[in-house]
Amino acid sequence: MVITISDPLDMHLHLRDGDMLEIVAPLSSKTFSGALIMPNLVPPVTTKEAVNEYKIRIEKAKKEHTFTPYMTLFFRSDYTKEFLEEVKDDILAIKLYPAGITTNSEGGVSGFDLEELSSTLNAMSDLGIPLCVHGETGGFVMDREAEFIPIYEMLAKNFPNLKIIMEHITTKEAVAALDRYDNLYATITLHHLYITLDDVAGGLLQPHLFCKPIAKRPEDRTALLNVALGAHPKVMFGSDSAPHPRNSKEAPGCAAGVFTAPIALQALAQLFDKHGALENLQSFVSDNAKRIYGITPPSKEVVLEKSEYLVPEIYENSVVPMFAGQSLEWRVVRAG
Ligand SMILES: NC(=O)N[C@@H](CC(=O)O)C(=O)O
Ligand SMILES: [Zn+2]
Ligand SMILES: [Zn+2]
Repeated sequence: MVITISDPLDMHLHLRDGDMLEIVAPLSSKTFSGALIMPNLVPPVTTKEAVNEYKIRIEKAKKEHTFTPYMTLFFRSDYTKEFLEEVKDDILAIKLYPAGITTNSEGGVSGFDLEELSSTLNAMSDLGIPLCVHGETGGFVMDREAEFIPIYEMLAKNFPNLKIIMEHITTKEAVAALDRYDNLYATITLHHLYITLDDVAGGLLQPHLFCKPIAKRPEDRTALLNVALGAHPKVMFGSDSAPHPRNSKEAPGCAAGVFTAPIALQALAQLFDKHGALENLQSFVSDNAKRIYGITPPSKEVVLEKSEYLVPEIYENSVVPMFAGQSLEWRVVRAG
């Protein structure tokens, strides 16, 4: 059995910088047509110059493959409308992080005070710049996303013309919120469609499956599967592929992030096939994102075949992927 996916898009991707960028950029650019690049570098990407210089480094690192890096800025509540007008054409979205909630988010926002956020959010709304959000409170780790839903609702109500993307959703509560507000959208990762907390911590601890938000309960995963496999028009694939060097993962104080970029399409094909939903993969991994963001990525056809693919144990002796050393049922036979 063979399927062809046109213009696969990854709408939430960490490419990092320096040596790690050199390792991971070609792994995404080989099979994806484009990706939304997260701005949580050290220091975060907060200026027009930083966006454009980072974009040039990505263009170099992606090698010969056709691939569009859609850039983002790290949200700051003091961005002025003049600044946003200047930077608007260089970015596709702005990413908001609550301060300290995840990797490299220390410079994020420390409260959701409407007064404080409204001038930047109104300017984004006027200029048509979407807002991507890592939606977690500082509460108990399993409850952080569900507790954040009222903040999503407050934002959706107060800024009805602002497109708000709930990034890497993990709960049934977030899935339910999608249909209550026209301007709420979501990305879903590969790993949250596959795993629950049991896979992370139910047996021997699996550091390579540890990420923020933490994987939740079976009923949460079922809710995510329903909208992803069902091609819900407001959900997009966003891998949240978040590489960390092996020694930062296999360590006390394990860094949060699952590295999935090189195996994402193969594992998605396996999942959609298993659930008899292969015909909906195109919407989830490309068409919905094109429509929601209004983008036309470079054309790329990726042919996948149902035959065994052995996932590498490690890339460049540095970064360990999800399913390392295991077999997947689908492989990429051609991309270009
Ligand atoms: N998802 C993660 O666990 N980590 C991401 C940050 C993020 O997307 O929250 C990272 O940059 O490592
Ligand atoms: Zn995040
Ligand atoms: Zn992320």
